[in-house]
Amino acid sequence: MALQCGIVGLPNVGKSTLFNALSNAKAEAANFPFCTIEPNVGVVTVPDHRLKTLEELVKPQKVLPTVIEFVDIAGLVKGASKGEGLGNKFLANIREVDAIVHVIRCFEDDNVVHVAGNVDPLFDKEVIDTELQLKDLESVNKKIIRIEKIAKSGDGKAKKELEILNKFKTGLEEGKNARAIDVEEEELEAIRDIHLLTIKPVLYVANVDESSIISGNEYVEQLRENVKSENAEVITLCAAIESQIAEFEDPEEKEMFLSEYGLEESGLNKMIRAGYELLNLITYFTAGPQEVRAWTIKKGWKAPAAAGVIHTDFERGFIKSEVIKLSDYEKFKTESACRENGKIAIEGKDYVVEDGDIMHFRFNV
Ligand SMILES: Nc1ncnc2c1ncn2[C@@H]1O[C@H](COP(=O)(O)OP(=O)(O)OP(=O)(O)O)[C@@H](O)[C@H]1O
Repeated sequence: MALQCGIVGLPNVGKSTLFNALSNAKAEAANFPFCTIEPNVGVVTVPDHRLKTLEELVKPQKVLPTVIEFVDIAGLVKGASKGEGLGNKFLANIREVDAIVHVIRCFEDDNVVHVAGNVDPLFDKEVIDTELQLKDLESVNKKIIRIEKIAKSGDGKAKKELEILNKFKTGLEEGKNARAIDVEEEELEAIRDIHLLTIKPVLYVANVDESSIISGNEYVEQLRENVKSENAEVITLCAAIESQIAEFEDPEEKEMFLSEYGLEESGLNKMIRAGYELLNLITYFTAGPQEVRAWTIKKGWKAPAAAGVIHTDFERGFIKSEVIKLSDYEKFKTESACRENGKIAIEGKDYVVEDGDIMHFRFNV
């Protein structure tokens, strides 16, 4: 399941610096170093302190963290929705990703030219939003033309769909992103087939100068205020510092460097984790003497689907699963002690897997 976060932003805001930092980051658990699949696509491990806990308890031969992919999507200029510059390619790339990481320049540096002449995060955001909204409006209008014909013939379902489409049309025309338009969950069905760009979940990365990493600055505040209606998260980091942090191989040296900036963890780690959450993903673990491994599933998945991530046979022949909560594992230290203390639950096909569950599947094919 290669879910992807696309990194977007205006030219010169720090996208490449961030992407390069990701590709240079010495992975926490060296088994899965970042690898660049294509020049602009990279796989990165998701930092998870629970793996360390399990490793210490289980002492496996290897530890395998879970991964997500980041794509550096360059090429947005004003007019992209009309195909200017690399516009069409840019939009096609965004359509393919599952979530968007929108990097916004919140640092001042006279040596780095700003496309609009001065640092203005809301302007930056608006340029990108507008291009994406225009493209979405095009998609909505196309569908409206199609559905109008059916609605005119008296089709009730089409009439309802038309109403919903018009809600999106109005919202987009008002300069709202589709994700900020107030509709009921079931109404989203009407636009599912047109894959709107501005409905994808988004994470804003405020790229600040090194003195503002902890305290933030007025630009970050403006941004936070502005994205409230979208219910989106804003992460503050300094891409220039992140690229230095990423170079450290020795964890102690890295920690020292971080503490000089008053940081507990790198901004990249925060960004990777936020990206993971943005994709609505959770992790369950398998733990045995050979390996401790993190597996990625979507929130709300039931045990058979979760088992299917390991192998399709597990899903096909699913019988039941044994589930240990991590807190119990930490308390009782071993699987057998958990068993003796009645802390292994036997769950069937309807069990909804929770983040952090330690699972063991029984299957028969
Ligand atoms: N937080 C920061 N503080 C100071 N300088 C920064 C910061 N982040 C990035 N820079 C600098 O800004 C410049 C532009 O960064 P970068 O090339 O990563 O932008 P970009 O968004 O990838 O641009 P493009 O889309 O044009 O490739 C670089 O010189 C980089 O070192």
